[in-house]
Amino acid sequence: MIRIASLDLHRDGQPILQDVTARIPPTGLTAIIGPNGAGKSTLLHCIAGLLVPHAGKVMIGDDDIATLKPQDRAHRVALLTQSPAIVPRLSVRDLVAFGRWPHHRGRPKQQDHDQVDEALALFDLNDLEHRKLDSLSGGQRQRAFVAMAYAQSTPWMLLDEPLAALDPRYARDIMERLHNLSRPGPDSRSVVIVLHDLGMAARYADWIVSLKDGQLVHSAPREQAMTTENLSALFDTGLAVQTVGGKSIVIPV
Ligand SMILES: Nc1ncnc2c1ncn2[C@@H]1O[C@H](COP(=O)(O)OP(=O)(O)OP(=O)(O)O)[C@@H](O)[C@H]1O
Repeated sequence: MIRIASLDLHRDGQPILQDVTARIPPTGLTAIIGPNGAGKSTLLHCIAGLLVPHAGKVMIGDDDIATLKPQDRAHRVALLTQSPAIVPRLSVRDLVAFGRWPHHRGRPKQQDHDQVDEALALFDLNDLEHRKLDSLSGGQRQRAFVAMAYAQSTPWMLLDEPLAALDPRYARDIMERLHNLSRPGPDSRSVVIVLHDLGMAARYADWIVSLKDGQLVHSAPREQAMTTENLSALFDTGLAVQTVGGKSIVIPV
């Protein structure tokens, strides 16, 4: 379980997060949703321990993330940021292998190579593994970064807008895979995703954390948080949640 308690964070004198208290269950897929500028990425960085709030704390299990050493954090959470820096001449395989660094610190073992193979296969990157990052499309590169986060083998995967450059097939594909990974089981991962695509959130999220103007609106099961009334109020525009073929969809109205 992640417990976020009374987080306050300001920048240039402006409040960015205000008294945010929420929890994220360990099992399943959590979507962080809200309007542009609501503080979603900031919250994700606080959860990962990369931004230190001015007040409040984030507990991962029994540990305050702020008290963990960087190498211990790297075994607990993998964070994929919105615009990760790229080294253009790096191959896809080498990028994914970076995810293993906290485990081998420069001396990869067979187990590390196996994990890279698994990540490449899981995110459909086998055909691209020797391609350089600067030769890939935005969507292909994005999949490689998600695979890198996966290869880090942490119990928590935190992903900021991983669908941004993906076409509908790959967006759905990645969400299916992340959703499957987050099902209970021996290799289960807890997945937390900042998502703008409300249709994907409605379809795949189990839990919703919603923010508006730096404040928490909901930290609740998807069915409770993603209603027509709640989403329309959150985004200040008409949005309807409907059921088609047994699945939830969100449409502008
Ligand atoms: N480095 C920074 N310096 C000053 N203000 C910042 C900085 N980074 C973010 N902000 C501000 O903090 C607020 C929250 O930004 P954040 O990126 O967390 O929002 P978000 O909900 O993820 O937005 P989006 O949906 O547009 O990605 C915004 O008003 C933004 O302008």
